[in-house]
Amino acid sequence: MAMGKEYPHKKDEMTKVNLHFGVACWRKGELQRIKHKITLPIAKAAVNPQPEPWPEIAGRLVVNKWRRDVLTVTPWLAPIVWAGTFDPDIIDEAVKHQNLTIATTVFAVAKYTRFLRDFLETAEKHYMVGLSVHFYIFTDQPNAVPTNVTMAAGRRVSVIKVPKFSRWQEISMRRMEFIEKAIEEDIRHKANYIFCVDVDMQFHSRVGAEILGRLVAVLNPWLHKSNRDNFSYERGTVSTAHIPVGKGDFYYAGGFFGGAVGEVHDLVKACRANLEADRAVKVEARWQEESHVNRYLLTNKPTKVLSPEYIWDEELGSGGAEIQVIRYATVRKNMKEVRENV
Ligand SMILES: CC(=O)N[C@H]1[C@@H](OP(=O)(O)OP(=O)(O)OC[C@H]2O[C@@H](n3ccc(=O)[nH]c3=O)[C@H](O)[C@@H]2O)O[C@H](CO)[C@H](O)[C@@H]1O
Ligand SMILES: [Mn+2]
Repeated sequence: MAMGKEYPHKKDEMTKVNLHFGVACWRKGELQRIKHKITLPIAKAAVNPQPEPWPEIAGRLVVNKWRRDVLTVTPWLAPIVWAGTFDPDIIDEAVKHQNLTIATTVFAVAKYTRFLRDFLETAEKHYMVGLSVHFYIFTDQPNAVPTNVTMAAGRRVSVIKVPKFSRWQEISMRRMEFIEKAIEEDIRHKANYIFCVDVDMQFHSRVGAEILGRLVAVLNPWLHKSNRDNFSYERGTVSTAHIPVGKGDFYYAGGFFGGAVGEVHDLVKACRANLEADRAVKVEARWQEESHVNRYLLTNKPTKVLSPEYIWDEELGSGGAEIQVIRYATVRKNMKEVRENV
């Protein structure tokens, strides 16, 4: 076949492949294998396929590049949200007319009140901008909640007083029961979605309506590349948070979960009950309520998973090439100084 005329590709789009094969035949009274090599012209695109650009919808590009370097869908077909997998403008346009209210709970107990100002100020810049957000601040010191942070229209803060427990682990775990109660008494009448986040964090970039879903969890930035058997699940069989080796999907962070109010109520209620069951037999799961959240999400699969962009830790530096943007990140803190116990 003459190249060029009959072949549909241009010359610079072509490359060559070598095919090696063996033929068995009788030679000198024994069966021998004769090696053959032939060289064939082939389109470069067939050897090294390039990703197709995303389609244009209504005249605009949906996403300018897609992600082939990371997992973008779970085995149960929930999206995993990374930069480049969504178009913020299309998402904002889609939710604009839905009149949504997003409750957001944050605990600032004992010395953690110091994180509130930066949390709120950066949230005003990057978190659910343009949407109604109702922050619920749970604290033992209502007077320490900054009152002069400028909030955009439709956004507000409520303060709920909670007791101070003596151990940081206890403060962290007990969040489940206070969130459960607040949903039952107030939030379920007022909000469509609820997100429950750590306070020792700052927003650095957009965290918007792309995170909305029925049950949403975030990949823990320390373990998102680990093998499931290295996940720091609770392995002791006495705890109700126990996940055996060989089981588990991802290791989710305790510092950011959420979803539709009813779904999150089910989650915090189940975790609160399991924390109480553990307390009754005097066990505490390895990572407190984070272990229980992971156990719950093994049975109740999240409908949307957020990449570690959404709960980064500055101790990990800027991350690998797959971390293209850091949206919400832990503030470096001196544990000895801020925690009640070490
Ligand atoms: C980013 C992330 O996924 N963090 C999780 C991780 O530890 P962290 O090391 O991030 O825990 P942490 O010290 O931030 O405590 C969790 C949260 O509890 C609150 N707090 C804690 C101590 C205190 O004295 N006052 C106070 O208000 C505060 O809202 C804080 O953000 O594991 C914890 C359980 O072991 C929790 O699941 C955290 O959510
Ligand atoms: Mn934290």
